[in-house]
This record gives sequence, C-alpha cells and structure tokens, in this order.
Amino acid sequence: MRISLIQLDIAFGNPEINYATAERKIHQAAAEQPDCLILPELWTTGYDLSRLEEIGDPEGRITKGFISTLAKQYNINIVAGSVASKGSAGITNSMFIFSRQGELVGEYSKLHLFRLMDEHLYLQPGEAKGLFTLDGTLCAGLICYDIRFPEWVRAHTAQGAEVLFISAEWPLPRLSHWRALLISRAIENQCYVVACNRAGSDPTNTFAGHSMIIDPWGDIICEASEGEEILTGTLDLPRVREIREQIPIFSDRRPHLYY
Ligand SMILES: O=C(O)CCC(=O)C(=O)O
Repeated sequence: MRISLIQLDIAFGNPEINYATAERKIHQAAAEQPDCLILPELWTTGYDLSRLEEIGDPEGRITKGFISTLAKQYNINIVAGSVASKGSAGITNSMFIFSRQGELVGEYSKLHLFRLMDEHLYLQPGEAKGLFTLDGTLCAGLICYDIRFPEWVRAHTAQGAEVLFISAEWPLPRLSHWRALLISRAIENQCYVVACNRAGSDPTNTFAGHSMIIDPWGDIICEASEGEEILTGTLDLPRVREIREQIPIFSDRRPHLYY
C-alpha cells in the first residue's frame, strides 16, 4: 500500500481557501500514484472554534461530496483528515474515509477532546471506534490527542487493525511527544502508523509538521520536515503478520488483570 500524506498549512477559519488548497494538493499527490491519501485534522477551518457554528460543515455534507468526487476522479482511497461536522447533537471533529470508488467506508469522531485547546467548550466527543477496511486491510482512524490513550488505540488493534491513520494539528512545543507517542503506538501494537500533521501557524499555535510513516517494528519509513510537504511511502503489509508471529503479544496479553 503506497500512501501520500498531505502536510498542508491551513487558512484560519476560511473553508473556501482550504478546499481550493486541498484540491490542488490532492492533484499534486495523485501524480505519485498512491493507493491512499491522508489529510490533517480540522483542515477546512483550523482551530477557529468560536466560529464553528458559522463555518462548520452541516453533517459533513460539503466535505463528503468534495472528497468522494476526488477519490473517484483519481481512483485513490482518501482518509479525509477531519472536519467540524455540525449535527443536531452539536459539532464533532469527524474523519470521513472514502474508497477509490468514491464510497464512504468509514467515519470516526475524535473521542478525547483536548482541553488545552478548548475543544471541550465547542465540540462533542465521538462515541464509537474508527475501524474501516481499505483494499482488504483492516485499518483504524484516530485524531491527534487520541494517541495519548494507548488503551483506546489497543481497542482497535486487538480487533485486528493493521494500519493506524492519524490526523493531527499537533503543536511544535510538543514535537518530542508526537514522535515518541507515534513510535510507541507502532511498537506496542505491531502495526503501521501513518500520521499526518499540519504545517504553519494559527493565532495561538505553531504546528510541528513532521508527518511520518512508521513500520510495525517502530522504524520510521519516512518523515516530513516542519513546512508544507507531500510525503509518500510504501507499507509492506505482510510484515505486520510476521512481527506479530515473531513476538506474539496479542496472544500473550492477560487483559483480565489489567483493570
Ligand atoms: O496532546 C497534545 O499534546 C496535542 C493534542 C492536540 O493538539 C489536539 O488534540 O488537537
């Protein structure tokens, strides 16, 4: 599975500019002939949380139509980062996943809201796992702060997920945490980690970039710098099974003693 991570800067509170940028970048990334693309967290609005009632996407409909069309046009699976999706029960930070046929094959809303950036004041948390299948491989979607909750990540890999797709707006001052947490999630779950962060700044934060792909041994296959970049790497999927057989942590677990 060849994957391109679109590490872009986001125009604060300006979906019109952000859709145009995403379309241009997806066109550029398609030239690398990936099987799958991934975008960062809240890529249509950024963290303009106090204006989400005005600029959020009603039920994610605009984003779904936009991504479905591009997935079909380029014949590429797209993990569409996340967007602020406005529903009757409030606004969620939601990831939509489209197959290369343009069908919605998964949907996940960020489970853990990040108080340090006031998410709990404006957003509703998700209530369900982020499992989905792409080209026959079981995958899971997670959003930013979710990676600090290893038990939540494990809930997906214990069900067989082999690739974690993570979209983020991770700030620069905690770059060392981003790298260490992602490598740890890959080693302890013996899975691929595909993590797409944003570049640039908003009125309160500068973001870390450093999107990366990590293999199930914990080795970094490729890593972006801090700025805008399209990063492409290839997953050797049989390696997940090989490593899970070599060190069989999933059958050696004793979860009845863990809580
Ligand atoms: O956990 C962190 O340090 C960053 C989390 C974050 O920025 C987010 O969830 O948006």
